[in-house]
Amino acid sequence: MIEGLSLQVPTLKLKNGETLPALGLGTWKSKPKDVGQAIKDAIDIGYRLFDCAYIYKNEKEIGEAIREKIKEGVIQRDGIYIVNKLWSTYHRPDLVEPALDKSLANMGLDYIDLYLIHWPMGLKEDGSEYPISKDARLIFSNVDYVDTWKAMERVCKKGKVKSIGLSNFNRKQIERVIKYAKIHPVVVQIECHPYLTQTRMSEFLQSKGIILMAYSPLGSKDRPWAKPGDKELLNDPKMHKVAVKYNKTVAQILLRYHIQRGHVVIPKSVNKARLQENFNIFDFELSDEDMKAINTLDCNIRFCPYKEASEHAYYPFKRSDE
Ligand SMILES: NC(=O)C1=CN([C@@H]2O[C@H](COP(=O)(O)OP(=O)(O)OC[C@H]3O[C@@H](n4cnc5c(N)ncnc54)[C@H](OP(=O)(O)O)[C@@H]3O)[C@@H](O)[C@H]2O)C=CC1
Ligand SMILES: O=C1CO[C@H](CO)[C@@H](O)[C@@H]1O
Repeated sequence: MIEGLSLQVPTLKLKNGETLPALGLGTWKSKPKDVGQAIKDAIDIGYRLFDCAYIYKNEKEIGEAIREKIKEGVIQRDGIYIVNKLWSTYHRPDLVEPALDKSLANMGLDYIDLYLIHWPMGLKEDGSEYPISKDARLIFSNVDYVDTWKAMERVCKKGKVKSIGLSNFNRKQIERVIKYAKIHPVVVQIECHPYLTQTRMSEFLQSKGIILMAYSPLGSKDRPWAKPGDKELLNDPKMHKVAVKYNKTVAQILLRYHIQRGHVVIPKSVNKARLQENFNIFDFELSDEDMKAINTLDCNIRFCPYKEASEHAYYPFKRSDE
C-alpha cells in the first residue's frame, strides 16, 4: 500500500487525476474564536488539507486564516486542499449552486477542491438549518440524492469545485449514485476508527477507485452528545499497549492506522501541541500483526449516528443496507 517510510505527508491520487494529502485537519466544533489560530498553526506545521462544512459555522474564520497565510507567502491557493459539504436543507437541485456560492463567499474563495453531499437525507427548506416540527422532530424533505448529485455535477462542470463526493452514504446509496453519475464520486467521507473499522466498505470503495476519508478518527470525545461512561478510543487499554510498543501516543497510532489502510484521515484539534502530535505519524510503521490486532477492536460503535434522522427513508445506517 505505502512504499517505504517518508517524513512527508503521502498524497493519494483520485480517479479524476487530482491529488490530495492523506492527512488533513477537521474543523467541526472548532469555535470561530479558536479556529483561525488553529488553521494558521496547522499550516505552519505542514497541514495542507482542511475539512470544512457550511453547518460547522466557522467558514468565515477559516477562510480569513487561509487568505492571511497566502498573503504572507507561506502557501499558495493551489498548494492547499479545501473540502466543504452541502448541507441537507439545500438538496433541492436549484439550491445547490446558491449553497455553494454562500460557502465560497463565507470562505472568500473562488473554488472548492472537493464538495461533498453531507448526508443522503434532505431536510425541509424552511430557512433554518434544522427544521423542527411542533412535536420537536426534524422535518424531512424527500429530495432524491441522485437529483442532488446531478446538480453537484453541474457546479463541478462550471469549475466552482474540482471534485465531488459523498459523506455518510451507505454502500447501496453509493452504488445508486454511481449508476446515474456522469461525474464519478472520488471520495466518500465516513466515520472510521478501530471501533468501526469499515472493513467491507473500505474494500468496496477501493474496488470502485474511491478514496475513503475517515472522520472522528480519535473517537470525537468533544461531540456534544458524549455521555459519561461512553467507550473512549483514546483510553482503550489495547491501543495503549500498541502505543507503548512504538513509543508513540494512542492518537498517533489511531491516525497511522488509516495512513497504512490507504485512507485520508482528518483529526480535529485547536491545540498547537496536539496539532503537532497528530502530524508526527510519518516516521514509523505499524506491523501487519499490530494492524490486525487493532482491527479486532471493531464493535460497531458509531460516535455520530445522527439518530434524530433515523426515520428518514434515506437514513444510511439501517443494518440491512450497510
Ligand atoms: N461528514 C461528517 O458527517 C462528519 C465529519 N467530521 C469531520 O471529521 C473531523 C474529525 O472528527 P471529530 O468528530 O471532530 O473528532 P476527532 O476524532 O478528530 O476528535 C477530536 C477530539 O479529540 C481531541 N484531540 C485531538 N488531538 C488529540 C490528541 N493528540 N490527543 C488527545 N486528544 C486529541 C480534540 O480536542 P482539541 O481540539 O482540544 O485538541 C477533540 O476533543 C471533524 O472535525 C470534521 O471535520 C466529523 C464528524 C462527522
Ligand atoms: O459533520 C457533522 C458534525 O455534526 C453534525 C451534527 O451537528 C452532523 O450532522 C455532521 O455529520
